[in-house]
Amino acid sequence: MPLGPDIVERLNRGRADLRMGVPVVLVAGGQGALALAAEALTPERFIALMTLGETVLAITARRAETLRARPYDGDIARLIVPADATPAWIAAVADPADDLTVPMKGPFDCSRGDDATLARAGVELAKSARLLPAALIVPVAEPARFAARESLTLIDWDRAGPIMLDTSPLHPVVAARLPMAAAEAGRLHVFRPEDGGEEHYAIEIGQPPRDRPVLARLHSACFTGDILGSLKCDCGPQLRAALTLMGQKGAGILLYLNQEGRGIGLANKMRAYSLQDQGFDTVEANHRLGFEDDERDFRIGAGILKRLGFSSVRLLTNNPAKIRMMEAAGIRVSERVPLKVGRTQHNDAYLATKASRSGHLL
Ligand SMILES: Nc1nc2c(ncn2[C@@H]2O[C@H](COP(=O)(O)OP(=O)(O)OP(=O)(O)O)[C@@H](O)[C@H]2O)c(=O)[nH]1
Ligand SMILES: [Zn+2]
Repeated sequence: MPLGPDIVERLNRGRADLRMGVPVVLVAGGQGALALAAEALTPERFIALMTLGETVLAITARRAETLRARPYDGDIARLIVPADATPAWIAAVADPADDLTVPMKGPFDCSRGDDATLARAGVELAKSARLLPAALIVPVAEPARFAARESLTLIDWDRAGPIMLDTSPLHPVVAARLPMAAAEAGRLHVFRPEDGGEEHYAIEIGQPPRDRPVLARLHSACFTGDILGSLKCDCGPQLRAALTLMGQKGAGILLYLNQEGRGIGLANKMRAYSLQDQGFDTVEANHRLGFEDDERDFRIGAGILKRLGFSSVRLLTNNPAKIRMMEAAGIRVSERVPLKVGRTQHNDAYLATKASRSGHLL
């Protein structure tokens, strides 16, 4: 059995490299390119990259919309990096933090024609590493030799691309008794994905029968709300109310999914909060950063429920999209149980936005 990394392991190594500011070499359709996350760029690497050839900064169409750049490639745009560009230029394009103080960025010269697969791959990989969705891309000849010479991770995107579309299989690691204030008969299960990504947790309360719909909550991690008691959202009160209800009923299952910030990670969520302080709502802030409204993958939740033996749920939620996604992933939602707690003067507008723009039921 070979000891070296397989394609899934290479992908995850690539994510770690991007987070450290190390480039990766991507190959697809016989072409090769170096990809570097814009957010983690150092001045030294920038100089080294620019000497290799024509560099583009690949961003999402969402970010391009704010910058008034042309997304010729549909979901992404490839901005040609001018010869006199600096790392500060890259940062200003990738990060919307100073959009309002420096409103006229550009005009941008965008690449069109030829294949955008590797640029798209760079953006996808940066995003999945919970970085800003922006990557510097420069073509390299003989990519395998280049990667070996520079000790860089080489990723065959023809094989990795389809893997990125799937959720990584999750495996149970351990489960143990966990008495909680809300429910003494608690049990915490830890699930670990094969791709080295975030672990997710299931908190089982009582011994819910597997052949009947279980009272369930799919909770997305919210460090600010769950732990710090932030008044900007309703997550903390929802978490506690769900556990309390399950404790009172004597049975239930709460999935704690590590998809902070609707899947964009805490750093990006805080960037979104900063934009919200500049007057943008929660959806606009995500778009200006280059993300979609909601980047979560609810197939993970459905997968854990199935692993635990459940096939139908009474789902505690106000979000109709969660119900649709559960059903699409093969979990029957026999009933929606509303979960309306934690409204404050600070999150009133946030909850109203979720209702008007994301279809949440108030
Ligand atoms: N990107 C972003 N994420 C946010 C913001 N406010 C809260 N979140 C995240 O949103 C998620 C909240 O998820 P849930 O509690 O499942 O809420 P929901 O999808 O509205 O659905 P229900 O609560 O089930 O009705 C958490 O991951 C929070 O970290 C924000 O302004 N921007
Ligand atoms: Zn929250």
